[in-house]
Amino acid sequence: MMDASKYKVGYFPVSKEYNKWVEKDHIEKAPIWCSVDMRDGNQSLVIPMSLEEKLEYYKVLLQVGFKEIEVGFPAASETEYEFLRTLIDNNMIPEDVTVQVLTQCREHIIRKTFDACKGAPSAIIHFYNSVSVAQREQVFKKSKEEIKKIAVDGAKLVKKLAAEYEGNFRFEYSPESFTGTEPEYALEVCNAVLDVLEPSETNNVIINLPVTVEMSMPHVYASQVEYMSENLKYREFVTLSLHPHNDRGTGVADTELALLAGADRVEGTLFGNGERTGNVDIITLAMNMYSHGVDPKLDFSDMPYLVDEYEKCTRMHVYERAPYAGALVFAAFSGSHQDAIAKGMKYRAKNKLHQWNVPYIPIDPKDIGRTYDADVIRVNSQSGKGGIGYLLEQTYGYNLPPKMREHFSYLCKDISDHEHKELKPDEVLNIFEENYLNLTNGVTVTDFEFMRDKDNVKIGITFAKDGEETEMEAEGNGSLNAINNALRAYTGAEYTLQVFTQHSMQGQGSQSVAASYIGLEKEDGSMFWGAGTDTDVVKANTKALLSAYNNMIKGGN
Ligand SMILES: CC(=O)SCCNC(=O)CCNC(=O)[C@H](O)C(C)(C)COP(=O)(O)OP(=O)(O)OC[C@H]1O[C@@H](n2cnc3c(N)ncnc32)[C@H](O)[C@@H]1OP(=O)(O)O
Ligand SMILES: CC(C)C(=O)C(=O)O
Repeated sequence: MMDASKYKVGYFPVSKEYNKWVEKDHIEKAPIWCSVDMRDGNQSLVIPMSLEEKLEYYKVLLQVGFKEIEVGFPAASETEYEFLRTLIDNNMIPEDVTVQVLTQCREHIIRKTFDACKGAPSAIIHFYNSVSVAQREQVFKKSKEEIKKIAVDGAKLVKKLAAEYEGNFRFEYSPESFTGTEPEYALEVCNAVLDVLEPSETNNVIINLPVTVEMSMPHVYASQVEYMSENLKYREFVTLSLHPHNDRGTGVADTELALLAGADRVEGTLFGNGERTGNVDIITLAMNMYSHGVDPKLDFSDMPYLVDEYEKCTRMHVYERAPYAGALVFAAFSGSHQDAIAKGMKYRAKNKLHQWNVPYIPIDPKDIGRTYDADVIRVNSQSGKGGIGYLLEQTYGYNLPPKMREHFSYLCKDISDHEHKELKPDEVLNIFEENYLNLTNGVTVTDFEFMRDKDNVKIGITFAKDGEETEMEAEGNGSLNAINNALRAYTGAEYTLQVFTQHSMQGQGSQSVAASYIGLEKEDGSMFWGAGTDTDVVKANTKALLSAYNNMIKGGN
């Protein structure tokens, strides 16, 4: 049995005056991004990345456009240490990029970190200690003063070593487990650290407020961040950074609200990899801004490539429904969604719209390297005529009349339902071809000739069935009418030619091909459909008519 009494609120809301962020309704500019894929992401992997994998992943992060990258925890392992040395010794840190490393506030670990970073053209030394109630009581078993001293001593040592070691260093401090800490105490520790580091115009210090474990709803964190932003000393020389995790599934919301609350910088990972439920997903954050017209200053124009690289290097899998990046996030299987999307896409093309507002598709899939054909309209038993018809038209050029679309869509849905599978576009085409197009499984025409007589058309036509040919003559007010009259006379069938449409299909070789669609209605109201294609319009009509008739005599598709 679950027992909720085992749990209580373990976080510390700030006074209600710190809620000015509520008045803002969108993020106006991209924050400073810092990727922590290669540290927080890496430390949470079943098998942390090898040196080669880290090098490959580092290049991907540079391609995306990160200017700050936490590349590792050099004191953790030989691989982590060597990775730093490889970057520095081989001049692999571009001029506009700063690498960042993490260290505990323990002397030998800080020293090892500086050894790894020696000679770095630009590096952030990120030191942390946990300040939360739970960790003070259970892990460190120390008083508030003693915990503050760990941070202050850490700050003194990194400052000293930065002056002694060759290299260009900045500092970042994280009151780890900030979300389980009394905000007044977190502020006291951060200000004590800042007093040691003495931020200035030339010495900008990063204070990072981690949601080490997500404990509250996002608005509580936002107000805590606003409180810190307003009360931190040296604020103009401090970059206020966020580092949300996702335990309650609201890491993105935490970050967005905290940015409204005054934060300047975000640490996160691609696809939200990281401890437990992950770090905040930078792709979602950046693309959310993008979808509001804000340039995120990161390049996600080739998302499929990023997914491949990520899966290869981390051995993780991008969830099919991961925002923006998942395989299914632009896919619509369900009829009403497909119908609206198909109409929206047509409306967009017809009105030559620049602004994107297609129903159900929050951004243009093409912006991030996805396609409309393969990604958007997908066919299964939940699909409808709007979507299936659109797919057939967009992919293969067949624009069926509305009632025929409906008939065709039920055919596709039934097959998908009974075979219990998705139908790929080529399977949808096959169903169309096998059931409607140029059918010869019954009556065929082997020859015909027209003669014009004032308003009437006369036809001499040869029908064939089961190898037996029959010549007929008939007339009508047009060529199709004449052929139809000949067919009725030949077969004796009772029906009405109820629907006839036709269009040209471009792009099939050098000649334009005509596509015709015919619906025959029997007395009982049942409809039978056929389609015909030919470079000769009359032949296309004839094939459509015979296809519909052949469907009628076999009792339907
Ligand atoms: C929230 C985060 O993600 S923080 C980053 C976490 N990442 C990692 O830990 C990955 C890399 N870490 C490692 O490889 C190892 O932990 C190492 C090499 C850094 C240290 O390993 P070890 O020396 O074996 O120590 P371990 O990690 O178990 O630390 C435990 C000790 O460090 C203390 N400690 C832990 N964190 C800190 C800190 N930030 N500052 C000061 N002391 C700390 C603990 O209180 C404990 O002290 P004790 O020995 O008095 O009991
Ligand atoms: C070291 C800090 C920033 C951290 O990773 C966390 O608290 O999650």
